[in-house]
Amino acid sequence: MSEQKAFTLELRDDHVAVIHIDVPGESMNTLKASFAEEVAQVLNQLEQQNDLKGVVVISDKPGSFVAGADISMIDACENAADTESLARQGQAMFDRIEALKVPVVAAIDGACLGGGLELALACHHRIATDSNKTIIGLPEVQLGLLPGSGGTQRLPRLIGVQKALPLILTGKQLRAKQAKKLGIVDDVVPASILLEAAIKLTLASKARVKKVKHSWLNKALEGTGVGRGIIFSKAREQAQAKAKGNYPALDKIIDTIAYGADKGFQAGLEFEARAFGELAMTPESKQLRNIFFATTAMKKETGAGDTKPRKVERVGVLGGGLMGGGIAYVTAAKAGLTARIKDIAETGIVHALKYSYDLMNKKVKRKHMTRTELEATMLRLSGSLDYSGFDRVDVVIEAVFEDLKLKQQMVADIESVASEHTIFATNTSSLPITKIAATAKRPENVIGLHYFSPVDKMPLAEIITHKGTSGETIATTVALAKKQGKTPIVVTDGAGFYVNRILAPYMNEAARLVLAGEPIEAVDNALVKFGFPVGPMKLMDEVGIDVAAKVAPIMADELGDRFRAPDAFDKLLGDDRKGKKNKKGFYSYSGKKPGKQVDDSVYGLLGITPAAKLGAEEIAQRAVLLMLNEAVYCLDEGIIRSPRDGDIGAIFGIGFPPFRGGPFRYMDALGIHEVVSRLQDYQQQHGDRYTPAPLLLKMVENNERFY
Ligand SMILES: C[C@H](O)CC(=O)SCCNC(=O)CCNC(=O)[C@H](O)C(C)(C)COP(=O)(O)OP(=O)(O)OC[C@H]1O[C@@H](n2cnc3c(N)ncnc32)[C@H](O)[C@@H]1OP(=O)(O)O
Repeated sequence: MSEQKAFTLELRDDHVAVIHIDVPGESMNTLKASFAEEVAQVLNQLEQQNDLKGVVVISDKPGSFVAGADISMIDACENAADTESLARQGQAMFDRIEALKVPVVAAIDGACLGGGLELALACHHRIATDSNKTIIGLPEVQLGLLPGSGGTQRLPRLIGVQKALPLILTGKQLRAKQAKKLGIVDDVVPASILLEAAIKLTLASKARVKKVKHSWLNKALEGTGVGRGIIFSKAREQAQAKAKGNYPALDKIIDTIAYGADKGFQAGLEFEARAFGELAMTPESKQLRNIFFATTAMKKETGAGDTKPRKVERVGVLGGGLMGGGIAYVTAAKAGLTARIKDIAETGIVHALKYSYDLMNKKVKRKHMTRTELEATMLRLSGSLDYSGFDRVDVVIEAVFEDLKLKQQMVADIESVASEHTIFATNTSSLPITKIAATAKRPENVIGLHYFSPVDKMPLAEIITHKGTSGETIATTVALAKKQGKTPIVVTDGAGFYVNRILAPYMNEAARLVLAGEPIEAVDNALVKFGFPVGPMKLMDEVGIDVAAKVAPIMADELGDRFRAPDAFDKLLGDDRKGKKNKKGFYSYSGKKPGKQVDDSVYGLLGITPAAKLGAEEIAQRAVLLMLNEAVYCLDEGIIRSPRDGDIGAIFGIGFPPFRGGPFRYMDALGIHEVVSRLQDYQQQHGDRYTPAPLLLKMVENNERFY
């Protein structure tokens, strides 16, 4: 019996050859080095056909063209030479496709990413389906890599350097229509006629690589060394401002495209393969690949072992405020479910409906969504001042004020109007789920579902169980959060749950540094340089100083003195400084650059004269070590289930630098011994809040790691 192949060739009567891609036994097509031989055979056969009129490359897996090179294969390489040779192998294969004497058309339905798009770019033309599953892009940068099989050379030549650079530098994934607008695909068609349309195109076109047609201005820019110099130096500046030198792939991408533009296509490919090999060996890429593996594994988990989730069709949302509006939006737009919003005031319902409408209207304007899709989504949203319709909802998500009595009342109300299976998920960020469930008739249905603001953008959801939450409730809530586009982590009940708990000591320490005289921007810049998206003082303004002031004593009472916040909230709130929401915080929200400049009057208010004494590294370590230590407490106490969940929670919930892999991967990289030694050092200098978590000491004794 012959072994099933990933690449097979069909020679049709109309003299068009179709290369079918179908990697056996896998849900997605990816490119592996082991396919080289069979691709070579297919190409040999094609090169020998005399009467060939055209070639179509298509996937036999609906909804998956090619999702790139196999990331596990890249991960398994032990040195730069091995990864470089993988890139070269891909380049050689694609060069042969491009060199075919007849027109070659890539027929794209589903993910066409990384090596998949590089394959399609080597074809003479591309045609894509209008399916939602069709996504087109070069996401290698998100793995700390660059496109290694011709992407850095072919995309700029097809659409121009200025359009290609941002796509490769961000890894942005495009819908078919956007790809057409940029000139990456020739046409967009329904999936049902994809093959037919591709055959038509191959018969009607030429075997010639398309090149970008420049306006005279772009010709002056991209067509001359001086012009390109301007483009690349601006790109370098922007990359440095954004990445603070933490992502080596960015500079390499710019260097590679620049080199190819100056020295020609072949030289560019050489440079690209070498850069790919080097980048694959960087610790940054290794950590980013770990995140890919972690999130892919998490997509399959139910959160409750073998327990199956119940089917969810209708969701009720209590409260139409900022969070409720966002939750209703992700339910209707992302999950495709109906969401019924209940509020005590009509204005609440109107706010929630308008919230969704405004978000989608922006998408329609940017052509990311059609008006019909907007209207269909709006039809899934409804509102009410009473519980009408709630007898049919499968899950209720509560987003009302942080008031225990009110939330317990909501549980009682839902238990009386909804079915015995209806899940009550509370979006509390500070109240214990155990207390909310304490008065419930069916506590097994009560669970926490903590979203982060803004709900439509933040990727994490914390799912909080109390002792009595049933497996079915957990599995159903996890499945719902995933449908809403979230990456959920299941945590157990406790003050701050996981994310806010590790955030609190970090924020407190930043405030302490400021109170000791470090300038606010020095503290924020140090942590941005470390890799966080915003600094802690800026974050405090975003979250609300009043909110932080309310939560801080609760955390300290529940978790002990290491959570005690420095004494400054009274002065700040006495001056009505709540942060961005009332345009009065650590930063100034008036003037030309609102939110960008520190409001110096805050120093006088706090009675300090700022004077920088510490270096950026010292500042970052002071705050970050407390976050790391707290993450270890959370693991030891069973708040999180694994270091992996702790890493993903911190990266997706707080923006812990992805290239460091998350708190646990970072500690492994530093060495547990080193983490303990730094903590003990600070413990002596700054006090007991730095006492290493007992688990860390045990790990040092046993010479253990988290992974
Ligand atoms: C030389 C080149 O330039 C280098 C490269 O091409 S590097 C690779 C670039 N490509 C990427 O980064 C894309 C990575 N993949 C994805 O983003 C997402 O998987 C996707 C958007 C394609 C699909 O997402 P989704 O529908 O949620 O499916 P998801 O569960 O993630 O993936 C389905 C399966 O495909 C696998 N898969 C997808 N892309 C993969 C890849 N590039 N390598 C290895 N496995 C991959 C997943 O591991 C998973 O396998 P499993 O079912 O055995 O666990």
